[in-house]
Formats: sequence, C-alpha cells, structure tokens
Amino acid sequence: MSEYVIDVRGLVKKFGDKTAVNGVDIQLPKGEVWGFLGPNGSGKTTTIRMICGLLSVTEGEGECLGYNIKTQAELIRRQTGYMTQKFSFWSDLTIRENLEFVARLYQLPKVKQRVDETLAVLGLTDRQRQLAGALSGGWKQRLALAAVTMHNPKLLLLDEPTAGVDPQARREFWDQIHRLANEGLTVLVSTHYMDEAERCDKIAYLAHGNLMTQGTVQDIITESRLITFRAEGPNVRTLAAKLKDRAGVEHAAYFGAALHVSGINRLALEAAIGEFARPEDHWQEVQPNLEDVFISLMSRAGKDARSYL
Ligand SMILES: Nc1ncnc2c1ncn2[C@@H]1O[C@H](COP(=O)(O)OP(=O)(O)OP(=O)(O)O)[C@@H](O)[C@H]1O
Repeated sequence: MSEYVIDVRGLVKKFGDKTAVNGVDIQLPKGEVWGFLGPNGSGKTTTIRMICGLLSVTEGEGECLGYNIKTQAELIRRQTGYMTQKFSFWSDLTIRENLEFVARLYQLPKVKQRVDETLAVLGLTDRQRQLAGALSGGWKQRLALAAVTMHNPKLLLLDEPTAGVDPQARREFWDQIHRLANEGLTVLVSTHYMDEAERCDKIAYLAHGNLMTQGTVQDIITESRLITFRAEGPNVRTLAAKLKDRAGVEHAAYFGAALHVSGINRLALEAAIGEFARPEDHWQEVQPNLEDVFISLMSRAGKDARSYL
C-alpha cells in the first residue's frame, strides 16, 4: 500500500454534460484528520462517494486503503466508515437495538460484546435503552459515529456530520474524532463550519469541482497571498456594498462589527479603500482569516468556472 490511505489523481465526475468534479488530486496520509470544505454543490459529496467506490469515476484513477477505487470498491467499503448527510436510524428502536442491527449487518462476531465496547467508547452506555427517535441532534450524531465505527474501519468518511448540531455537541463530536485519529484512524470530514476546519490537521477546499487549495490553515492563508484590511467604527456599516465592486477588492465582509476588505493587488486595494477611509474607523492591515481566504477563492473559482461549466 502506498504511504497514503487516500491516493487519487485527476478525479473527474460528469453527470450528463455537467462537470461536478473537475480533476481532483488528494493524498491523505494515515492517521491524519482532513477537513473538506467548499460551497454547496462544489463536489464534496461526489468526491467522497468516488473515493469509497460508491460512484463510478468518469476520469482519473486512484487507490483507497491500497485498493483500486474502480475495481475493488467492496474491499474499500469493508474497511471504511461512511457517514452520509442523511444518516438514518430505526427511530422506534433503542440505541442498543440499532447497534445490534448494524453489527449483524456487518456479520460481526460476538455481537453483544462488540455493542458493549462501542457503547462504552462513545459514552452511550447509560443511554442504550433510549429510543433513537427521541435523541437530540448531538446524541444522534454520536449514535451515527458508533454505527460507522462498529466494524473497526481504518478510514472514516464523514459528510457534514455536525450540520444542525449545537456547539457543545459539535465540540464533543470533534473530541471523539481526534480520539479515533489518535488510535490510527484516518478521517476525511466535510463541513461548512470554519471552527471545525481549524480543528483539522489539513484542509482541502473545493469550488465548482476544482480543488483550489490544500494544506494547514497557516499554509492556506500564506499561499493565498491575500491582503486584508480591517476597519471598525461609525462609518463601516455601509461600506461593504460600496467597496465590493471596486477594482482591487476581491471581497468585503463583516465579522461582527468589523469590516474585512481583501484583495491581491496592494496598490489597487489601498486606492479603493483610500476613497472611503476615515480616521475614526481605525483601519489597519491584519492577517486574513480562513473565511476571508475561502470567500476569495470562491469568487476566483466562479470567474474561472464559467470557462468549463
Ligand atoms: N446524481 C446526480 N445527478 C446529477 N447531478 C448531480 C448528482 N449528484 C450531484 N450532482 C450535482 O453535482 C454537483 C456537486 O454536488 P455535491 O453534492 O457533490 O456537492 P457538495 O459540495 O457535496 O454540496 P453540499 O455542500 O451542498 O453537500 C451539484 O451541482 C449537484 O447538483
């Protein structure tokens, strides 16, 4: 097996004449947790499904867990835990009954023992008799994680696992993810939450089917070459709309009461801001945050995307 758990090159997926994924390369080393980010419809789910052999590949090639994604899908699936966006349970069965059902589905030996272990690892033992349908969002996600890890997979593919879950439950979910990674699992998790992106070892960002950037948070910020100015004061509330169409401004966005204005061309950016800058708004140059970078990448991808979509 290559040193990578996921090693795919030039993945393309077309649905009719629509290109959903446009030549994606991912090399994900064992034991790392990667965040998969990108706007709605950018191709994250499609890529994940190609990686685990659930969806045929239009072009490109690769291995997952050392198996060919085109010809050995069954072997990949046996060692992969895949949590879809709409993970479903039998809502009128208890947590325990749901897990027993999954254990039998995987034909695991010693069902009772395996269910006991999984319940304990995920902190579900005390709730095992509760009906799955009565659980809150956070506990449902925990049950889902239990279900997809019961067969001791080597790879977890999690597709927006925490959508709609409150911050405390999301934090606990991420503690579980890191604990699993610490035990050697490799994790690829798609999310729209920036705080979750920052909990990952590395991030891959997709827009319009193209992988725009990948690396650590700091790599991505540095490589973006984005220049960001921040302002906070009495006049900034109306400035984003005025600035966003100016030459040199890639985007202008509010973070709380502060306005971030970003671009690549320093001279043009400073000229645009100079037209509106007032001393009482305390303008200063700051390091862009991950969201600044992603908004810029998305707008750049939008411009490039018109040439192929
Ligand atoms: N079976 C399908 N048939 C036709 N088009 C599809 C199909 N599956 C996905 N698409 C299209 O492919 C594109 C990528 O979809 P995908 O679900 O992979 O995006 P995503 O990044 O996971 O989005 P989200 O964040 O909303 O889950 C979208 O334009 C979608 O409408």
